[in-house]
Amino acid sequence: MPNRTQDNMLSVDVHHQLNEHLLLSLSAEIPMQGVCAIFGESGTGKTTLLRSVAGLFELPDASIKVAGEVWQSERTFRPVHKRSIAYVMQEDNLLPHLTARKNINYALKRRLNNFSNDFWSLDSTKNVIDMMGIEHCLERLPEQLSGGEKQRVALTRALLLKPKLLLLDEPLSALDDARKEEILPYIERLKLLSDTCILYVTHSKRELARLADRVLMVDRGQFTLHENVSEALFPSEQALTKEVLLEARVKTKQPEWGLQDLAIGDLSIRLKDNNEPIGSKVRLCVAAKDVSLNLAKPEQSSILNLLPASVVSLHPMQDKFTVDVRLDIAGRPLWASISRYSANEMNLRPGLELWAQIKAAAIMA
Ligand SMILES: Nc1ncnc2c1ncn2[C@@H]1O[C@H](COP(=O)(O)OP(=O)(O)OP(=O)(O)O)[C@@H](O)[C@H]1O
Repeated sequence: MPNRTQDNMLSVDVHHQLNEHLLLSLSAEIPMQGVCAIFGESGTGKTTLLRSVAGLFELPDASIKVAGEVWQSERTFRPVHKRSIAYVMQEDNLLPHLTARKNINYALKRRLNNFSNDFWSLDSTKNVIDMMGIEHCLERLPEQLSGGEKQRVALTRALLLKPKLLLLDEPLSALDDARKEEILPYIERLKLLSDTCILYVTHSKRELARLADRVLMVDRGQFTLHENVSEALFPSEQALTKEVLLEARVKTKQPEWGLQDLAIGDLSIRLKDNNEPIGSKVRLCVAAKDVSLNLAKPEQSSILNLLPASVVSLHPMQDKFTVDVRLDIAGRPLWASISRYSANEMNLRPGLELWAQIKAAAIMA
């Protein structure tokens, strides 16, 4: 784990009654590496927090320190143009009368000397443009771009500023599901290949599961930092939807089948290839309803994703006909939801060793 000093932390201390309904309260030291998601219901203060960090809104009595620099304190308020940030919103990030290339150049011209010492060279500009896959549309006006392309141009521009903080406020929420799928890998790449710290506001568990290294969960203005994303998302065994997140690493690819093999510790699982690079970390979200159980290992070779498991506990459901089974696979939790009849037939009991089959379609990488 990297050394945590004031030089690589974002410290925020806020305790402010924003309006009659909302007390914003946050006191956290957030490591400035990777993606910190800000996750919670609508109207709970996520955007207000992001705007305050950006200097677009002054939260009274807040203290904000970024990598050792005081951006806000009792006596100081550093204006927005002197903060090393880039901000990407849901939509309308681009100047409508400029082409994508000119939008990027315009922002680069306006970058501040105190943003960063080592701005990227022209070569690196090309690298970022390639990485975000926008070369083909650089001469188009924003109105001639798809929603996904517009956001990729906005992300490119933001990234080229090489800010200390990249603030993304639900950057995918204006896109339909297909466009979201198209753009998520670019954000993953951005996270892998740049050392900028990203604050990422989202409502989506899926985006959170895919992108976040840590999460600020907010409930009616109360923010809590969680370093373990899986536990934050699925906090207790009592959760209504028995889902788990499994951390995995991409091992190998079978391009001829569009599949990839992922390692979960010593175990292996085969899934649809979403173009994550070999070696990268992904999270798999597995719901109890998508796990079935077998006492013996089925011989059919067509069955994918059979993992050795042991039963930890049985939880009869209210409908009386379903049992949720908590399993252990190589030290990790997994849930299976099966009929009480099957549980009875299989004589399921704590400690029993069996095989859990995860249906590939149920896995969100
Ligand atoms: N300056 C302000 N003064 C008083 N109330 C405000 C101010 N700014 C925002 N609010 C209110 O605070 C609440 C939180 O707003 P905010 O935009 O931060 O929520 P959010 O969690 O980002 O919501 P969403 O997910 O819907 O974007 C809203 O009810 C908003 O109307």
